[in-house]
Amino acid sequence: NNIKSLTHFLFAGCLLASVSLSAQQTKVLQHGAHRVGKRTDAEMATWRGYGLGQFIHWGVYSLFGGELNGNYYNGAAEWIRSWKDMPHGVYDSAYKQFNPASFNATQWAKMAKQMGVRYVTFTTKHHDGFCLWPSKYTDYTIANSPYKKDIVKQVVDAYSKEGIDVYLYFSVMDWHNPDWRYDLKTKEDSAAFERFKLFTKNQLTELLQQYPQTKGLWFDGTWDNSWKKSGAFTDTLEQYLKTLHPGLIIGSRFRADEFGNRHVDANGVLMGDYEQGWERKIPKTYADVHGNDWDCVMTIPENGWGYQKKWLGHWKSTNEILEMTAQCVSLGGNFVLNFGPRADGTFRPEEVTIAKEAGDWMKINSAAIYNCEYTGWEKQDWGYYTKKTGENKVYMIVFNVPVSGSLKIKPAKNTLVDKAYLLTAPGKNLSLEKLDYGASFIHVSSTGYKQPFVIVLETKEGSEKSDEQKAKT
Ligand SMILES: C[C@@H]1O/C(=N\OC(=O)Nc2ccccc2)[C@@H](O)[C@H](O)[C@@H]1O
Repeated sequence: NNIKSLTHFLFAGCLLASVSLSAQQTKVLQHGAHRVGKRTDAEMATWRGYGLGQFIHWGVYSLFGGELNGNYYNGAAEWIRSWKDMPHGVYDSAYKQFNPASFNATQWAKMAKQMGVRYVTFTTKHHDGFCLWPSKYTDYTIANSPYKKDIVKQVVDAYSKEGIDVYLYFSVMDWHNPDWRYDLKTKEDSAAFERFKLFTKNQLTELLQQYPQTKGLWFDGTWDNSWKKSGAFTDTLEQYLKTLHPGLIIGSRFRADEFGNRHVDANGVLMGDYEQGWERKIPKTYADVHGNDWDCVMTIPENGWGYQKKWLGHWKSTNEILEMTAQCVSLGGNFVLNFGPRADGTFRPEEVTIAKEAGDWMKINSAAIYNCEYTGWEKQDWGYYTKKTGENKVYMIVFNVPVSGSLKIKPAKNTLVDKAYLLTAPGKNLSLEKLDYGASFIHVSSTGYKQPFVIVLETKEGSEKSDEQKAKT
């Protein structure tokens, strides 16, 4: 009997150990992700299909354009208040000069419409704390500038009127608010940060109540310890905002779990409706996106989001922007291009040109961008595949035609290509030369291309018959 009970005891112990071990992998979290995998509602399906978006960074920092007394700040222009050469008093009184005489939200929205963007993310308040809407919770707002009028409202109304969905950028970190803290080290820090958290909740409430057309909030400035130590608060606040505004879309830069993890919780599950870490970088492979929704936000120059008088280094051509857009959509994400208007409300000529040229291309080729997704087909050197959601159409967005003029395609398993044609010449089928292993060549001219072009592949279920199978039939 003793041996029998010892055996039972040992067996029970091993069982318990194995259960607790597996529990290590999936910690029970109070404030981690509340959903595994993508959202499946209509609002998120619309977001997933945008393809191309616009970011706009505009505020007091635009007055400086990265320059002070003839010296240029070597960081991002919207961070110029943090420059050692910038006296905080100089920056914090500059709003008294903010009076964008040429600002015309309708012109902005029409330029965006012509460019073919489907959503815009607009800075309501950046790290400097200046509010482009007349917030009731601080005096540091547009209402107390010479301009006085509500800029957020004009942008929301004008873009919504053009059929472009509006998302509001909001920086949690607020250098102007005396209760902001980078970390919570003392009781005084915690008392101040409690006031700051209420201030943040109040400002977000007024943004959603005053601009109900808003589809989502794009959070930033949430990387400091003070916020990382407020995981429970961020969870409660996110749930509150989504109750206040059902369907609201919030990315992974907002929350922290109870261990201070951001973007993904202690179990590696994304906290937020999409991954917001792709800033000025694009995933290399589909594996890098871990099955999440995501967007990439990108500057035209190498860095810098607010207006910069001098663009240092390389800035992207329209074809580079189009390639990044195709690359993002081909991996299941959206591409969001940033514009940094001058303090007077006008755009740099380079930005106007890119909007125009990209728009001209989108006018002809947007079928390969809007409502498209990852195909799972083996990537080829000539460019990127996208697939129309819910249809048997695959698009080849061709950037690099080889000297042979032979574009190789290798459809996913169990998929056959019925016919291929240029998006701009649907009536003229291109010849498909069958190769082995289910691959084919599409032969096109090897010269004369000035911009990317799109080939449509109409597909159907089925698999290539092997030669012997063909011989049998
Ligand atoms: C869109 C940009 O967002 C920012 N910062 O982004 C990040 O911190 N990005 C980041 C940080 C760590 C990992 C991945 C992305 C801001 O500071 C900047 O002024 C601009 O508004």
